[in-house]
Parts: sequence; structure tokens; C-alpha cells
Amino acid sequence: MVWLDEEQAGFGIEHLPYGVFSKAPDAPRVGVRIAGRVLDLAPVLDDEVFAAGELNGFMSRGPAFWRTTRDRVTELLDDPRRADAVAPHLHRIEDVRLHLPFQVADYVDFYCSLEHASNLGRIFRPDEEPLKPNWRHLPVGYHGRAGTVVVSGTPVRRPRGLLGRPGGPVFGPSERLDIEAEVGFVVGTPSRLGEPVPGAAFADHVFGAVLVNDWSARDIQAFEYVPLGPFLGKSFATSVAAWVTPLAALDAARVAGPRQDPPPSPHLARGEAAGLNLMLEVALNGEAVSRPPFAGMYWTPDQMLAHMTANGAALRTGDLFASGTVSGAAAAERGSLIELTWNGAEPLKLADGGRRAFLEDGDEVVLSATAPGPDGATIALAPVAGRIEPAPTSR
Ligand SMILES: O=C(O)/C=C/C(=O)CC(=O)CC(=O)O
Ligand SMILES: [Ca+2]
Ligand SMILES: [Mg+2]
Repeated sequence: MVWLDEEQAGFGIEHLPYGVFSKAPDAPRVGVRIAGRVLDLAPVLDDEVFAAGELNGFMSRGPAFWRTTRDRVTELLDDPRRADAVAPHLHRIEDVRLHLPFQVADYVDFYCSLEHASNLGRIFRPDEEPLKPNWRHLPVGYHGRAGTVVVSGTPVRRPRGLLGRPGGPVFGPSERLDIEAEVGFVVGTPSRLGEPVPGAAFADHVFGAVLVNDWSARDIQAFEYVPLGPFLGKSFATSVAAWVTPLAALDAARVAGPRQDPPPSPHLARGEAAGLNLMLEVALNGEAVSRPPFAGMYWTPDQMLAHMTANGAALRTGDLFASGTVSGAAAAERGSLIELTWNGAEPLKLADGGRRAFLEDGDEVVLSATAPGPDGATIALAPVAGRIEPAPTSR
């Protein structure tokens, strides 16, 4: 098919992620990505739910509707006889603006990588056991700030905050600005308050996955977060990719999670092949500095869902829950600079001759990921990018 000639690896017909785009003077609306193009869904599917500037309405309709939509889009794009009818509704990605794909309801950030949690324990609490006693019993998490989730490409302004100093804290620009490479899951179907959602119901509620960069100011975080947890050190911006990969596109990427010892409580029992074989990449100013593997995450996404609703907390359309930093066992698989540079003690040596302990103004970070697709194809999760801007100078 003519528009598939310029196919970009990972965005073939087996992927079809959803996003929100606009082309002046028209208002933002829902599109599906195929190779380097966006298909405008409202006119081709003749449904007003796609004429909205967010995926929430579509996502709230539930899994049967997600499935028929995906089938219809696949058919439309696959059938050469439809090409003339579809062509006017396909736009080149370079010609459109991409928006935050969904209105974020609640944002939860987990801490599911054993390697990441152990590394941070060693760095922040060198005199203690790296893992707290609760860690192997539940996926530890906290509530983030939904209103500061931004779409890929949005500049990230260096935050200011109280930084711990021997003579007492001083207020100033963070000197330890970091990234966290994470995978986020987006809730489509809500649940009722008071009714826990078991992990087995994951596909009934979760619409899809996005890459997340949970920017973290380690110095602000270190001073503020005992005992209630991360607050301003992580709430200045959290970036998500512009395209949400539907769960159905990740079927071939499903793998068993690692063995859990001790076995979790029955309400957190893990489903079969509940892990995802995603290979992440962290690029700093165009240079790959880490390749974190998601397949080894100790707590799997179904367990995150079961845990966050175990007390009866309701799910809302647009809830985003992220895995926490993805780190593997090898040094080159760590998903944050604080781990890659061991809290700045071992700066990264970059190809351009530069060194980095933490992020400098002007640095650009791009997270990307690939996963096995059907029939040997590869799925590329859409990248999430952000560039650091200097801290504000006024008080
Ligand atoms: O272990 C700590 O004290 C701090 C951990 C984090 O900052 C990690 C976090 O936000 C959760 C995650 O991304 O894994
Ligand atoms: Ca995080
Ligand atoms: Mg909120």
C-alpha cells in the first residue's frame, strides 16, 4: 500500500497506536499511527467519540469496542480497494501537532524493579538492608501529580526546591536532575468504589501502554521525602509518549515474570505470562547510555492493578500507573542516572568527550522501546523525549 512504502520500523499494521493530533485550523482529535502517518478516525469510522481532543471517551467504552475499532482500522488500512477513500484522511506526522493523548485522572508510580529498588536502597540508605521489609510483599507505590503529566517533546524546566546542606537547607535550582525510564499503563474502563479489581481482569480495564519519563530531582527528593514519600522532587513534570500502544499489539510480547520469593498473598497472585518483553533504551543527547529490560520486572502490571485497587479504591478512565524505574542486573541496564553514575561518583563518559553525573541545561533525553510483535514483526513503543531548560531566575 502506497503509504506503507515509507514504513517506519515498529509502526506497521500490527501496531496501530492511538494518539491525539491537530492540523491547523482544525481542533485536536483522535488518530491512529501507521508508519509515518496519522489516520484521522472520526471521518473514517463515522463516530463522534474520535472527534474529541483526548482518548478518554474512546477508552471508556471498554474492551469489546477497542477490539472492533482495531479490527475496522486494520481492515481499512489493509484493503487496497479502500486506499482511495482512506487517503484523504491520512496526514504525514511532520504536518501535525501531537497532544497529550489522554486526560490523566490519577497518576500512580510504582517501584517494581528489584534491581532499581536495591540500587537506590544502597545509595540512599547505605547502612540498612537495601530492600525495606514490605518490598517483596507488595508493589510499593505512591500517588504522583496527574496535572503535571506532559506529552513527549514538552520542555522540562529545571525545578527549584529546598536542598539539604550541612548548615541547613537552601532553596535553589536542583543540581541532581535525573530521569526514570518507566512503562506506564492507561486505564480505560473504570471500576466501582469499594470493589477491588483482580489482576485477572487486567485486560478488561487497561487500554494500553506508554513510555514514561518520571523526571526526578534527587536533591529535592532526598531532603523532603522522609517519611511520606516523593513530592516536589518528582511532581514538576512527568513525560509520556504521544502514542498509546493498545494491549492487543503486545500479545506476542507477553512473558512469565521472574519467580517471586516469598509467593505473594493470593490477592496479588500473578497471572500467566503477565510480564512484557519490552527492551527500553535511554538516549542522552543522541547517545544510547542504557538498555533496561522490562521482562525482568519483579512485580508485573496485573499485580500493580490488583494492589492499587485491593482496598476498594476505584479506577477512573485516564488513570495512569507507571511501573517505576526499569533497571536490569547489568550496569548498562540501569534506568536512571543516579544508578548509572552511582549518585554522581562515577560520571558517564559521553562519546562527545563530555561527562555527566546528572542532567545539564540543554540536555535532551529520549526513551524508546521495542517489543516482539506477531509473525516476527517488531513493535516500537513511541518514544518519549524532553529537553532540560534552565531554572526560573525570579523568586
Ligand atoms: O528508594 C528510594 O528511596 C527512592 C526511590 C525512587 O526515587 C524511585 C521511585 O520514584 C519509584 C521508581 O521509579 O521506581
Ligand atoms: Ca518513578
Ligand atoms: Mg489527581
